[in-house]
Amino acid sequence: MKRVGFVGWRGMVGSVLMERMRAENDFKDFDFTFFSTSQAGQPGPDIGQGTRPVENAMVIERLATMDIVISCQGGDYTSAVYPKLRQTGWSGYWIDAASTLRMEKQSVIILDPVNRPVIDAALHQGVKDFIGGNCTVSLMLMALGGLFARGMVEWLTSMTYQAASGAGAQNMRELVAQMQFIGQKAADLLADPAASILALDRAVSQTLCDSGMPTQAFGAPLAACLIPWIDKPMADGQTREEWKGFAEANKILDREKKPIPIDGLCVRVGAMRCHSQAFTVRLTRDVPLDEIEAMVAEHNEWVKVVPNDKESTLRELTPAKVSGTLTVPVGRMHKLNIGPRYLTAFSVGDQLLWGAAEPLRRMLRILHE
Ligand SMILES: NC(=O)C1=CN([C@@H]2O[C@H](COP(=O)(O)OP(=O)(O)OC[C@H]3O[C@@H](n4cnc5c(N)ncnc54)[C@H](OP(=O)(O)O)[C@@H]3O)[C@@H](O)[C@H]2O)C=CC1
Ligand SMILES: N[C@@H](CC(=O)OP(=O)(O)O)C(=O)O
Repeated sequence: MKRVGFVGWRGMVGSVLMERMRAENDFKDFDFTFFSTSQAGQPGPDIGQGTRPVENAMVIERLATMDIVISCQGGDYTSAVYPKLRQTGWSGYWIDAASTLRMEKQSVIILDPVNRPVIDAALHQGVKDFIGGNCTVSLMLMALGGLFARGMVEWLTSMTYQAASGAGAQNMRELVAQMQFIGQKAADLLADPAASILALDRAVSQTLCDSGMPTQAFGAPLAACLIPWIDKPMADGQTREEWKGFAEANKILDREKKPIPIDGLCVRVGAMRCHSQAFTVRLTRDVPLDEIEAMVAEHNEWVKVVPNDKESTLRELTPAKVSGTLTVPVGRMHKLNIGPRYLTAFSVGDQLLWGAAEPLRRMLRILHE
């Protein structure tokens, strides 16, 4: 049995990964050791093999005894530990959710329903670093993988509506705290059916600027509002989240030598854990909409084409419906009146599942095959 060291299992992404591995019975096929930077010596989680004490995630010599290390601990941990581990001569597999190693030459970004041949070729060549992609990029490729696979995308823009979870657990808490604060401030006016709507609107607007509004994590109100900026600034006016669209998608698709132009704006909205995206695709040729829908639908078992009508959209194409599931619905598909080669579509996906945990657990399964 391969020995797997699991770091970051207590965090948000790690907990979702643990849930998925329990659900898929993954633990029985590997010999797991749980590591932590803060809980060494505490009893580890029960995965049906009896609990063992948690080990110290900073002890390189112990990590070096593993065949595989899987980390959801974050980029700082990867930067601190990965080079030291490799310097010992360790030649195990490193599977990571953090972005640190994604664009390195020796690593592959994993999203096997989209790039299984790339993963297989890399394994064959002896590649050892397999890194989960950015959540927005992975969800875009799960949604429109069929169009990329058929060479239908000349260029693409993605305008995103990203959930609080992408910014971390504290941010999810802050979003709910902001909602609560607004609800409390507006409670009296809301309870009075005779209160004027403008008074209610004024109360909410004032609350958004109130010094008591919790904004420590986001730096601005998100509830009843939005934030059109995610991550650090890059050159040419992009944010880093927007930069990843082109860089990571083309690496996943093995198109770095002949990249497909991909760009857009990334916006944080008040959803909890589902990222949504509105796409504009310049098609390489004019193909009827029903054929395009078929290409999208047949690409993988999780993508689901939603008919472009109000009832289906409200029922199937919302974070409320998708949250906690692996389904990636794609709807609102139609040709734009700009021209017959311009397609628009809207998609929703759980950013903690396909966007973070799921590609990692699937990579572990691939190593077990
Ligand atoms: N959030 C996201 O959407 C995505 C995140 N990622 C990557 O995954 C990394 C981890 O993200 P995320 O899971 O959100 O990070 P978290 O902050 O939830 O968890 C990271 C670590 O914090 C420590 N920790 C400290 N206090 C607690 C506590 N009370 N409960 C649980 N853990 C605690 C744990 O380490 P210890 O046991 O050592 O104390 C844990 O492994 C990110 O840095 C990023 O690189 C990738 C894709 C998406
Ligand atoms: N940046 C993403 C979440 C994330 O962690 O991305 P990455 O894995 O590329 O750092 C978001 O805010 O929604």
